[in-house]
Amino acid sequence: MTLVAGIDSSTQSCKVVVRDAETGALVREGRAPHPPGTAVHPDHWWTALRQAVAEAGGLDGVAALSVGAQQHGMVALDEDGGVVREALLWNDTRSARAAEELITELGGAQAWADAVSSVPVASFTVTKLRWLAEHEPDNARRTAAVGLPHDWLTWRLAGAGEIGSLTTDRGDASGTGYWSPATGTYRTDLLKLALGHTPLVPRVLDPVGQAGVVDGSLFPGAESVRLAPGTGDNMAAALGVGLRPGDVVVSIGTSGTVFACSDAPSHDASGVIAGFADATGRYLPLVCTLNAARVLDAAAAMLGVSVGELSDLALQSPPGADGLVLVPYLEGERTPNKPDATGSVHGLRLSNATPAHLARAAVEGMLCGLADGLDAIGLEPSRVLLIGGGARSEAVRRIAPSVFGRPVLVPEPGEYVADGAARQAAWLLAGTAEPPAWESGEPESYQADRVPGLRERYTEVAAMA
Ligand SMILES: Nc1ncnc2c1ncn2[C@@H]1O[C@H](COP(=O)(O)OP(=O)(O)O)[C@@H](O)[C@H]1O
Ligand SMILES: O=C(CO)[C@@H](O)[C@H](O)COP(=O)(O)O
Repeated sequence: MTLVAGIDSSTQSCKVVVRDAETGALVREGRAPHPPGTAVHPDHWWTALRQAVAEAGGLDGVAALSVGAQQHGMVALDEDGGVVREALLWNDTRSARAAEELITELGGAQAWADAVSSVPVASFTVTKLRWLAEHEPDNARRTAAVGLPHDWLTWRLAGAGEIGSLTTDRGDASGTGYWSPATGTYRTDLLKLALGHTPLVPRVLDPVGQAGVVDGSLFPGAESVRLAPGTGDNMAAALGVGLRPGDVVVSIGTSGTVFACSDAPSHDASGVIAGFADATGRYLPLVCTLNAARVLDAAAAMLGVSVGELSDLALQSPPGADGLVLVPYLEGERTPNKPDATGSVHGLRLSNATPAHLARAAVEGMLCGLADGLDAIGLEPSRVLLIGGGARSEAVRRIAPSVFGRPVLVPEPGEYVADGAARQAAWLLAGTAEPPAWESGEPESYQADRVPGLRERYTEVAAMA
């Protein structure tokens, strides 16, 4: 049996799956946590990756490997390949002002949407580079190369050679703010506009290009493991879940994302839709919120219960939580672009001041933000697929259709980012025009009546944040 490994180095943890390259059957898996915070030294990802691979029984028998990882994080390297400072992650909002400056300097939001298919907010790498130039000029000057989490991990796996050997893929490159999905080229003028000079950037591989070979000294027993290009975690999830035209995926991880596939690049000057590329040569219009699964974690912590108990509580409350509304902007927000906003609870009365109502309001508030994303994507979807850690919550699965106003399909709980990376690795081995078709189980269908007035109440209250 030929094996492939897929890695998901996401915000909260690193997950590894080892699968049969031909059928996609799961053979073994592992995981390891990442430290909290919105600025993390990349060495922590490397440590977690090695731990997770060890927990998955190493790379024995693995013929190809691919890394999917959280998008956008700024990994600044000096000319010897040393890490210049902690990476600023996608959910670090310190570069919000830098984003505004850059938009003005290029001539407005439409100019960015035309240039790179997205209007930058604090999440985008380009804004983090501007922040670096303004706040840490010495570090900015030392920055000889800039990459993303998956680029850096892939480079480390290949033995961390010269910085000139860094590679990336079109999916992750499209989240930088200095690579155009429409032309497939870097906009070095925008890099220079942000940082003041033009650092080296990773070579963008084709969807089935090879990034190198895993350094044999890293994992005893692993021989000639080919490295696929890797990609951003959302692009990997699209591959993992088998995204089809007409599908919309709602992913509830640390971030909440709503995305679809498209044959043409998008150029949304409102900034709501990020016009990403995908990992197959197509496009992946995507809406992202900063507040998703961790809203559930926070609500559970406030109520002194586990996330499982939070789910039970939420399902005890009537739909709409008798008018209690929780706006979940716990980390500021990206969509809508309110980096300094905070969360809030509205409509509190004696009659709804119960743990069950608060639990329901947390689930509904988080889902309302994603429902806005679904509307913005502007498709009449044939299927809405719910994935990510938050989709393991029964309350989320049962309440989502009542907020979205449409049925929701929940694939078997799994690590779809790591699975998508594994599928990309299998694609590299197969060398076919399309990724290999892997068997997948039937998703479970959830239906519920739309809750009257819920979205309207949420919209009114969220506008005040
Ligand atoms: N049964 C569950 N109910 C609610 N939340 C859950 C459940 N299982 C996992 N989660 C949440 O999912 C999140 C992790 O999801 P994941 O998709 O792995 O995130 P990321 O990829 O961003 O690291 C955590 O915040 C965790 O609390
Ligand atoms: O910023 C985005 C997408 O634009 C996020 O989706 C990150 O890619 C982080 O993903 P998770 O860790 O939440 O999966």
